[in-house]
Amino acid sequence: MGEEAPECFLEISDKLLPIGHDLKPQINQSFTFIGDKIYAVGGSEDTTNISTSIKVFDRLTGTWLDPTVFGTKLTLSKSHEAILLNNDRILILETESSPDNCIWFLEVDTPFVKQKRKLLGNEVVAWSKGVIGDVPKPIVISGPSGVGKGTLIAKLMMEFPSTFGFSVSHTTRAPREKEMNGVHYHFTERSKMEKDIQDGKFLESALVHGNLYGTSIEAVETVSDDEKRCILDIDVQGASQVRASSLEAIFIFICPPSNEELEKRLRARGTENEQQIEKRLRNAKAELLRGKSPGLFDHILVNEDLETCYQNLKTLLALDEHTNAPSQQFMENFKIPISHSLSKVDSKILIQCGTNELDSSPSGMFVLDFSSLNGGAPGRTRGLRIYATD
Ligand SMILES: Nc1nc2c(ncn2[C@@H]2O[C@H](COP(=O)(O)OP(=O)(O)O)[C@@H](O)[C@H]2O)c(=O)[nH]1
Ligand SMILES: Nc1ncnc2c1ncn2[C@@H]1O[C@H](COP(=O)(O)OP(=O)(O)O)[C@@H](O)[C@H]1O
Repeated sequence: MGEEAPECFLEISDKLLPIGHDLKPQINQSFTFIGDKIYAVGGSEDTTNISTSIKVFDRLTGTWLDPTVFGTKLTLSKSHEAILLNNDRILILETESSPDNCIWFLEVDTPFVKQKRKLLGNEVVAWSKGVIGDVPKPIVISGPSGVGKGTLIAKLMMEFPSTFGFSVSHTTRAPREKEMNGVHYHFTERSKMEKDIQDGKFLESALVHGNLYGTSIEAVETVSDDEKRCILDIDVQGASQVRASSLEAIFIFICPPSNEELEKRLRARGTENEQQIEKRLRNAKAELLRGKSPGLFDHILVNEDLETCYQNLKTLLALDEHTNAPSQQFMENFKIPISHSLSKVDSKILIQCGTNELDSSPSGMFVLDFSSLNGGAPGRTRGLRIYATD
């Protein structure tokens, strides 16, 4: 619920900023004006205790709102700058911060935020960490139980250990004999997982064969942060949720050569009891229909002969293998010093860094180009480019 309206307004660069007895001017607090709303980020009465709080002032009702905040929250450093981008997100640049922690986005009206706002009926904002460069698109692999998804993924990971990384899902099902917690799955309690889903920590989740399964945002992002290509082994319901999310992925559906062969493989694997096998075979029918229906999957592979299917999978993945990683050396040295000025030109931010005799921060002009952003809350915002100009 909103708080009492501020008593008076302070004029800053032709904008009216609300202040009152409940809002003293704070250190390291930024205000961004978007339509009838003002987004106040951070703030502290002294420099030792900077908060990451976000408050939204509604100029129509004259009240302060406490929004629900999604995404990985940043830790604000001593000072930051807020720049409005496209009226749907605020770029937060942290000065004196490490290169992998200096660019953040506060989404205020992106499709993700709109969807959550509608769902909760409350003011919503979402953090997303900005990442320089791209990683190759994640790969979503789906198919009925026993078709060979795990076998194909294991082969890929074995042959290319530094290229691919597995998104370790959470599940409420019991571990199988050789499964390890944190490697094959994060085995978890249902109530804990339901709470985490409610708190926006999952990219997708679904009830499959009577158990809850889900991909946490961190599961995908830690693989991408390692600059590996992420592989998700998820069911068709999860695949369709990922399709609707901000994660751009390649969707591959694996089919069995026949229902009889699927049953044979499932029984031969010997990991389920009769009742579970029957349930999985019943569900396979609907999964195959959904998998083959147009629009959801980009590619369908039939896993008849394992080696042939594996070769076909590799051929598919080689088609769009590209990364646009920044120069490691450049990023190691990059930091926005306290002494700097910013200007926005189209889809670029020009950062003029002054010299600082106390440290080795860079000086000169840098360009932060956000013309081809991808991803976003609840995960990372990728596709940023940064370069120095002469
Ligand atoms: N939606 C969703 N499905 C998952 C996830 N992890 C695994 N699954 C799917 O859950 C189903 C059952 O997986 P599992 O119990 O390991 O059995 P298996 O398919 O026979 O290997 C499979 O279709 C998996 O693709 C997840 O994070 N999200
Ligand atoms: N092309 C294939 N031909 C014969 N058996 C296969 C083939 N692919 C996988 N298998 C076997 O089928 C069983 C199920 O494979 P698995 O990878 O566990 O399936 P999923 O992960 O899709 O449930 C395993 O015992 C595996 O060794």
